[in-house]
Amino acid sequence: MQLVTAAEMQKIDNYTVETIGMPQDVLIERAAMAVLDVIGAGHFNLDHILVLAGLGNNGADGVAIARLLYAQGFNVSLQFVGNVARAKDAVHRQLAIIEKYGLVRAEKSDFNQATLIIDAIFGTGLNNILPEGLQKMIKAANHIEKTVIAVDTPTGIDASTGEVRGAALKAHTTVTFGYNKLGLTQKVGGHLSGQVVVKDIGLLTPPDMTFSVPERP
Ligand SMILES: NC(=O)C1=CN([C@@H]2O[C@H](COP(=O)(O)OP(=O)(O)OC[C@H]3O[C@@H](n4cnc5c(N)ncnc54)[C@H](O)[C@@H]3O)[C@@H](O)[C@H]2O)[C@H](O)CC1
Ligand SMILES: [K+]
Repeated sequence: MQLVTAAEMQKIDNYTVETIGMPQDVLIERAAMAVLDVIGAGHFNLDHILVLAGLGNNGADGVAIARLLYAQGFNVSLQFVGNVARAKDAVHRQLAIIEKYGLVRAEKSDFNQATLIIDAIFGTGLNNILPEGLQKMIKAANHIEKTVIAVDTPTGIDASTGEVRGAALKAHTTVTFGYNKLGLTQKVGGHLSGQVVVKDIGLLTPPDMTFSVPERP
């Protein structure tokens, strides 16, 4: 299986969007649908699903996941981490859509009430130590041992190295897109990611792409 670093994944993402012309929102929708497939195929308690969303494209995936669940009639809460005013355009586009669906963002959520948490806070864009407030929140969430499905990577795990950036949200399952990430196979990331499921979302790899880690059988 081919493993990729965060930078390699970003190169593939950019190639698919900018050279091939696949709209970013199509990739986000497919990423969200892939996560719903995994939720549906597992034995998760779906009584109250809490989606935690960040301000980048990982968060945009999270908003789309919340919408798809809500449209299917699930009891879903969507909680943002960070100031939504500073979110990327893809998040704002998703927020405009959910408004029309009637899905209202939660201002504050009780983690204890959740039967399943979807972690869409940070993905491959993580590039620094997590803010202190988020580290505290993650440590508290780990403490109550809720079942977590991580979107692309568990928040706080460096997708390239598997190291923890201050704190990391322990996942039962990680649904990762296109290729498995090196950081989900080694160091803390190797066990904190839980079961890793790689899903095709229609990404195309540049023909001249070289990978830093050779493909493993
Ligand atoms: N790879 C793909 O083909 C696809 C990826 N998708 C999803 O998008 C994320 C990656 O999105 P990106 O916007 O690049 O990054 P993040 O959402 O992980 O992070 C957002 C943003 O936050 C800033 N940031 C990074 N680290 C920190 C920090 N420690 N503290 C504060 N702020 C931080 C930085 O500016 C980041 O850009 C990928 O994982 C997938 O889930 C697409 O949806 C589908 C295609
Ligand atoms: K995540």
